[in-house]
Amino acid sequence: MTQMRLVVVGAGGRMGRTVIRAVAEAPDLVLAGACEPEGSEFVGRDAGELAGLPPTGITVTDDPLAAFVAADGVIDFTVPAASVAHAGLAAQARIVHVIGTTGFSAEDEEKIAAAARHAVIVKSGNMSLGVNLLAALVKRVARTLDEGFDIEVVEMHHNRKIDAPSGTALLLGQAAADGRGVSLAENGVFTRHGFTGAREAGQIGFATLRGGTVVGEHNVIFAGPHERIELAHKAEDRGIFSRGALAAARWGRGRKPGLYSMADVLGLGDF
Ligand SMILES: NC(=O)C1=CN([C@@H]2O[C@H](COP(=O)(O)OP(=O)(O)OC[C@H]3O[C@@H](n4cnc5c(N)ncnc54)[C@H](OP(=O)(O)O)[C@@H]3O)[C@@H](O)[C@H]2O)C=CC1
Ligand SMILES: O=C(O)C1=N[C@H](C(=O)O)C[C@H](O)C1
Repeated sequence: MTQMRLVVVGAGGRMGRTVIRAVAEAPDLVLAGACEPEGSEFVGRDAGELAGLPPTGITVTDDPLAAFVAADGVIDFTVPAASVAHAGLAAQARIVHVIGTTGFSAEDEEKIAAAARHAVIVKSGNMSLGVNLLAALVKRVARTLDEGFDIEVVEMHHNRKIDAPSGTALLLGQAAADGRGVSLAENGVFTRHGFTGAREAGQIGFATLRGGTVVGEHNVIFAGPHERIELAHKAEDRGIFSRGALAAARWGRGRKPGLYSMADVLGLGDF
């Protein structure tokens, strides 16, 4: 098969630069475009140089559609409004859209699902193998234990992160809710402050920590009578996310339109 041509949007971001380096290392992939928003200081710069590599000949542009029509896929770690707009453009260009962005509203999710009627979209709050395996384990444990075990999801990230709780925490909370056969919207508790009263059975709690340069740490705690089970993942390098995103792009090539997850890519559906 010919090399897969990929566009990286958010090319100047922490993840954008990591993805550009990962594409440069993959013989079956080629960087076909790089985008940043209008007015960004990175527009007009060489994408390779942005990522600390030799020049690639790909100049960062603020015209995503022009980049998408000349590509097979787009890797998107940006912000929710941008990813929603990119989903429409990727559907127009009929290319695979891999979305790693987090912090979407329910309305954003609906727009992405609508775009997926015409395009292959792979979307996940965490692209790493480890976290998706963890989610499968959390679902299994939640299915096994009853409400006598309180579920709490604790996450810590670097001090530049702008959304909370993390997409991964939500993914893990959803896995716990699915395992228990309940709705996360109805049972999730996202803030506690002041005189809260005792914890209600069945709640799925979230706690958010921010500081320093932490790449991403997640703990799912099942706290029961006189015993506690803790399942954890610690990300040590953003390369785990870019590797997953590239695997998703390869997997999506030639597939029928739809909204897919990393569990689909990794074959974890029946785990
Ligand atoms: N699913 C996963 O596995 C992972 C998800 N993430 C998520 O990815 C997202 C990005 O994270 P991170 O790289 O750390 O954040 P950064 O802030 O470092 O990067 C975001 C980039 O997106 C750019 N951007 C904003 N709007 C547009 C647009 N319209 N078109 C093109 N680019 C745009 C920003 O440009 P500017 O600064 O000029 O506005 C910036 O360069 C977050 O939502 C994060 O939670 C992160 C890691 C892993
Ligand atoms: O913003 C980040 O950095 C990360 N975001 C994702 C999330 O919200 O879970 C994934 C990873 O933990 C890093």
